[in-house]
Amino acid sequence: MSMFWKPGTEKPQLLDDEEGGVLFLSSSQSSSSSSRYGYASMGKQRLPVHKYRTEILYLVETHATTIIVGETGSGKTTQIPQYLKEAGWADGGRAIACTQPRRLAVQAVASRVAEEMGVKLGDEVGYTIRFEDITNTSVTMIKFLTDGVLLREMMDDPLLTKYSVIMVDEAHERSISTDILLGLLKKIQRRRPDLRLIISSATIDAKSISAFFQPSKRHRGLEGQGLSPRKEPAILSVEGRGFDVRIHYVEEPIADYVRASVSTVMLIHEQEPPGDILVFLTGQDDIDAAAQLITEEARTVVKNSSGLIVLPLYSGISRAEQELVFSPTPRGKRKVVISTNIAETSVTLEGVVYVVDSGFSKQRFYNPIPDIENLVVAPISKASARQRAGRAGRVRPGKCYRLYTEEYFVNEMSAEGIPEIQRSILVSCVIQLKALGIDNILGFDWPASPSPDAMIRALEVLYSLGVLDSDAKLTSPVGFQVAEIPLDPMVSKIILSSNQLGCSEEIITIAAVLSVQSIWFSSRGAQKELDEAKLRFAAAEGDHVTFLNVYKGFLQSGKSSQWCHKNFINYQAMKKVMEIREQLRKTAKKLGMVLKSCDNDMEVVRKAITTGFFANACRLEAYSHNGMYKTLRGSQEVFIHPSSVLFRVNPKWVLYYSLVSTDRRYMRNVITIDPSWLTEIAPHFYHHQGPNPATH
Ligand SMILES: Nc1ncnc2c1ncn2[C@@H]1O[C@H](COP(=O)(O)OP(=O)(O)OP(=O)(O)O)[C@@H](O)[C@H]1O
Repeated sequence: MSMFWKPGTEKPQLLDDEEGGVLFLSSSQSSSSSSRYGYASMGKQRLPVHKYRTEILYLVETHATTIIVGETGSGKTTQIPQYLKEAGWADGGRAIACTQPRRLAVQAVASRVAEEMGVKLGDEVGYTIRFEDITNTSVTMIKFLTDGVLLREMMDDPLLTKYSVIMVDEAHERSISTDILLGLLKKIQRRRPDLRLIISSATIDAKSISAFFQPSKRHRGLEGQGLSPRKEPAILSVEGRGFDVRIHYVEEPIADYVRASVSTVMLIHEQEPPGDILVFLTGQDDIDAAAQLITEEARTVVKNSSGLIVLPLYSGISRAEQELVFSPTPRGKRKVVISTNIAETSVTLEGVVYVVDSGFSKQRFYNPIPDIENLVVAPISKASARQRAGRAGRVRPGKCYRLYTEEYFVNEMSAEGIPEIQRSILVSCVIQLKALGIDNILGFDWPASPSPDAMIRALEVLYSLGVLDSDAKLTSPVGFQVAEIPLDPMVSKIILSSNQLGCSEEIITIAAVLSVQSIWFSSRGAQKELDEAKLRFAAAEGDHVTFLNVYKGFLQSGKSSQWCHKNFINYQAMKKVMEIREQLRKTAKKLGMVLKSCDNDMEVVRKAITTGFFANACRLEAYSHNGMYKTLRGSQEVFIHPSSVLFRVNPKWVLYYSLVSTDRRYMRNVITIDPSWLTEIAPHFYHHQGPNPATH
């Protein structure tokens, strides 16, 4: 594929500037002593944020909320928590929290800050993500965590009393958890005048966040009394950035962004000086495809192919693969990291000089009326594009190749993405708020209001699960217990039911497997071998029971990595399953469950699954020759996904775990059921709300 590149219109980047051009023209900072890459990582004092240290500390001291906007790489995430600690905000047993929307960023920045401070990760500096807590309550002063984990902490400590300052970083991402957190923190502030909030990002609309945190008339008037800070939020712009990032656009729109990104990587490899390449694609499929094409091209076309190390980066990869991405590039080699948007914010990959931005990411879109959530490949926003470009230029000057035209960037790309809360299923969000005592969810002070239809849908689902009562309050004990388990409420519900049905060991294993991306090792070109390996474990009852067979085999092999390799099973994913399983067993015991195995009685296992997923029941269409099912609720046409062991088997009655839409709506992770279970387990749902399976 031949592509023509055009440098962006050169002009210094201002904070609100949405033009193309050289991003962030600066600065005297690009001359420094030598390092592995010929440029040293900037000393802490040389980061743009350093000049603002006193001002930041003053604003935090005197304002309840401080909004800090500073270019990518200016030092917000790694430096501000350290300034706060040095200024005494972590004295007296208190801690400073810094939230991130993504687990990868939490781990990466915590490691970096611990390294800068010369402390062991997990002591003064630690992190917590779901199922992984690397902190020590008595000594951790700076804690990085996902915004979702901070919400969970509120269930035990609603006013978050152990934190003196909470920094909500990368707030522009507007994940569901960030939005809930912002609403709740605003409430907490009224009860805790000593708490300080920092909202930070490179690409946030500071004015609208500031408007959200303006005190209402009712709560004004307390300022200046005693030690109360000012309630009006302060806004600080951190000017300047590390190194130049030169932006290039394609001259003409391109048709195939995977092939175009491969050509761009090869072009950089042939023509540009040393430096790693970070490519942003959308998901595992196109990342694997691009990795394969780059490896092939490097072998056949480029003479110095031995210099390329191609590494994928998406949420399902193993810890070992993740470590390779962050480890230094061997001398004489060039790493090509091909990533989803998990590396879009906060992350510094030290060797990266070149960024290739496809202009797309996978995004959720939920439509509450047919109740369908689609994961679709959609254009990114300008804010994302700027974050992606900002992954270059962190330790030396860089270049960003955008696989879209400058005209498109300037005139058509939206400034910011749609907040996740306005395009997702809200079941987990509703139960969390309920567990925190927020009863009037529609009246909650949202930074962006979710759709009432999606809310109602979520309330209906929770009511049908027996988690909420007819007054929309959490039921006792089921509702409170479901809220306590850090999983999707439907999965939490099946764990609870397994207690009565005597199959909790099996259901906890299934829940752990459903929490990892995939336990199968998918490798391009080896689909046939993978399918054959699956057949060795395939159970006629479906995927969940197949997972149990894999788990049993793994234990019998002595948890062997060779066994996994031979059977196309992802060893790292299985290790994660073991870890999650242990965590879930602890939670279950805390809830008073007695863990029991049903010894191969797969009927009770399927019944337990039905107690959470009865709403996902489907029936094979009577005269369907192409495997078409219809959902009992809503009569949607759905098909069994080719990755399921029931693909082409097409049993009459099934339940699915999730739906994905591509050319068709596919059910993933499917089990067979007996339709009489539906009226037995969920009579309220099938007698009053939906079609009665008995009449089919
Ligand atoms: N792991 C690392 N290795 C080398 N340098 C790093 C690392 N992490 C951070 N840095 C240096 O510190 C700088 C500031 O990083 P930091 O994450 O604090 O910036 P930021 O303003 O929060 O950026 P962003 O908005 O992109 O998250 C980087 O540009 C880089 O120079």
